[in-house]
Amino acid sequence: MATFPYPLPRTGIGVDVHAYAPEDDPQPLWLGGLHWEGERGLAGHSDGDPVAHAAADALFSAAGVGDLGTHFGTDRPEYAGASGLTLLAEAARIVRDAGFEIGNVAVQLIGNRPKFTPRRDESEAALTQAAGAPVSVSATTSDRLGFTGRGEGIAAVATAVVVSVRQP
Ligand SMILES: Nc1ccn([C@@H]2O[C@H](COP(=O)(O)O)[C@@H](O)[C@H]2O)c(=O)n1
Ligand SMILES: C[C@@]1(CO)OP(=O)(O)OP(=O)(O)OC[C@H]1O
Repeated sequence: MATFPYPLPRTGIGVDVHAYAPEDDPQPLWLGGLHWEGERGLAGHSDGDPVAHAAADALFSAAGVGDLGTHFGTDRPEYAGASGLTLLAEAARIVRDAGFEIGNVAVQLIGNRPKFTPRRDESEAALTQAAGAPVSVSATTSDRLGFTGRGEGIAAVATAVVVSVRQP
């Protein structure tokens, strides 16, 4: 592999999907680090926030330090009900401890509801504070196709850029 006298950026990818919680076990909806009053919640071991989880996974991927399951497995009782913002902040800490600085994280959620755009700024501010680096969030439907289109759950995909801050 070629070596360079300066660090090159590394990209990462993360995808997360959560199904809606069953009607006989309703949950609050946490999405993009925000609570969405009156919206049907998602099932999960943690708070089930696919936007925050995809962002965290993209950071792990960019740094090459495993993935969400490596660091926050469902066998870890301390992460039961954990906030996506807490997991994202912890992921950013792990990536920095591994010798990287974070350029940015971009996330897109895929789902019919909630209408995300009116709270985009609020969500981006919460996620950016958690990561200590810029996090942007966009949203799309899947044009009524697939599991998101049928309203069975919400998906998110994220990319991240990190740069090594260790001497080569
Ligand atoms: N949950 C969502 C989904 C979409 N949006 C916004 O609507 C625009 C159009 O979405 P299409 O899937 O019909 O292309 C999209 O670009 C978002 O701005 C949203 O806010 N929340
Ligand atoms: C976050 C963890 C751990 O609480 O649980 P879930 O909320 O189920 O989320 P998922 O995206 O399936 O990732 C696995 C786990 O690491």
